[in-house]
Amino acid sequence: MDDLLLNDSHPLPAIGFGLYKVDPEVTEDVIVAGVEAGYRLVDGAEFYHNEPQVGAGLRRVDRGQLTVTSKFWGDDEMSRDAVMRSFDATEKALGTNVDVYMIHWPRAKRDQYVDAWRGLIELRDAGRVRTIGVSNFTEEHLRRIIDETGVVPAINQVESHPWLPQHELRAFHDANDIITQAWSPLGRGRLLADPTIGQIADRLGVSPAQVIIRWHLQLGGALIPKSTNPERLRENLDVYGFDLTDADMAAIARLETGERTGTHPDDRD
Ligand SMILES: NC(=O)C1=CN([C@@H]2O[C@H](COP(=O)(O)OP(=O)(O)OC[C@H]3O[C@@H](n4cnc5c(N)ncnc54)[C@H](OP(=O)(O)O)[C@@H]3O)[C@@H](O)[C@H]2O)C=CC1
Ligand SMILES: O=C(O)C(=O)[C@@H](O)[C@H](O)C(=O)CO
Repeated sequence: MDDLLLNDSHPLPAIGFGLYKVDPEVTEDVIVAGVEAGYRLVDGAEFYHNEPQVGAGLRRVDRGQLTVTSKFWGDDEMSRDAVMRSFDATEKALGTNVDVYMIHWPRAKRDQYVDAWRGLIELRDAGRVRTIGVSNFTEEHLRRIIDETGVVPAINQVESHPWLPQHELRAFHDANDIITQAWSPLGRGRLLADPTIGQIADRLGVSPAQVIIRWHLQLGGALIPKSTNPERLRENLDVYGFDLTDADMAAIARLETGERTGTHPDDRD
């Protein structure tokens, strides 16, 4: 699997696996299955309510080769102190360090995300976390944290899939050395039934999920598809033996509708 280079000079595995809605009962085994399949990045969050079980899984694998992500939820408060409290709780729940920490949502109506970002910078400067990023930030939010702190996030994790390719935001990321990491990269599974994707998959002898994952890679971004099924976890990594043609990329580009499968950043406060 390829790595992307972050603006803090650390590598980021292009494909990780997501843990939203992974039942705590199965989380430990999913972590082990994911690592056995070859993943080197685990995308977690305080909000997923499975961090103790993620930690239990991490204790059964070679933790050293993995990038572990978590995210600050901030629904009570988005202050620097709230960041510290959440980070402490996440580290305790995981029983290991966090490699990548992100602000989960800007919650812009509260006008506190710059304070929260200062908290993440403090964690990084204290050596408690290697890489800091954000999630669900628009260009406006990104410009503001960069202007007010001088620190450019290494990653912006945003919803992206063929219905919502996020070309403008990706261009802003590229211009500012920010990695785009796609959440719900398969459109929460809904894009797998799309006929255009199906035709490309049939021609290439791969699965619809593999076509979509390959599309993300050929756009130059990172992604974190979720599966709790060991076979599908393996399938989602087995995407380096074929290429989409320019015509395939153009056909997938025509699927853009702007449809979201999750919340718009402006609608979560
Ligand atoms: N920062 C944020 O605000 C957000 C972050 N995320 C992150 O992104 C991750 C992925 O997003 P998510 O919403 O889970 O959606 P995905 O787009 O990754 O789709 C997941 C769905 O696709 C199915 N699936 C996965 N691989 C295959 C396959 N090869 N063949 C058939 N079906 C497949 C899964 O089922 P099954 O498990 O049965 O295989 C599941 O139903 C989350 O887990 C989370 O880590 C998600 C939302 C918001
Ligand atoms: O999965 C996550 O990381 C979330 O932030 C969820 O809130 C997700 O975005 C969602 O839309 C839940 O309805």
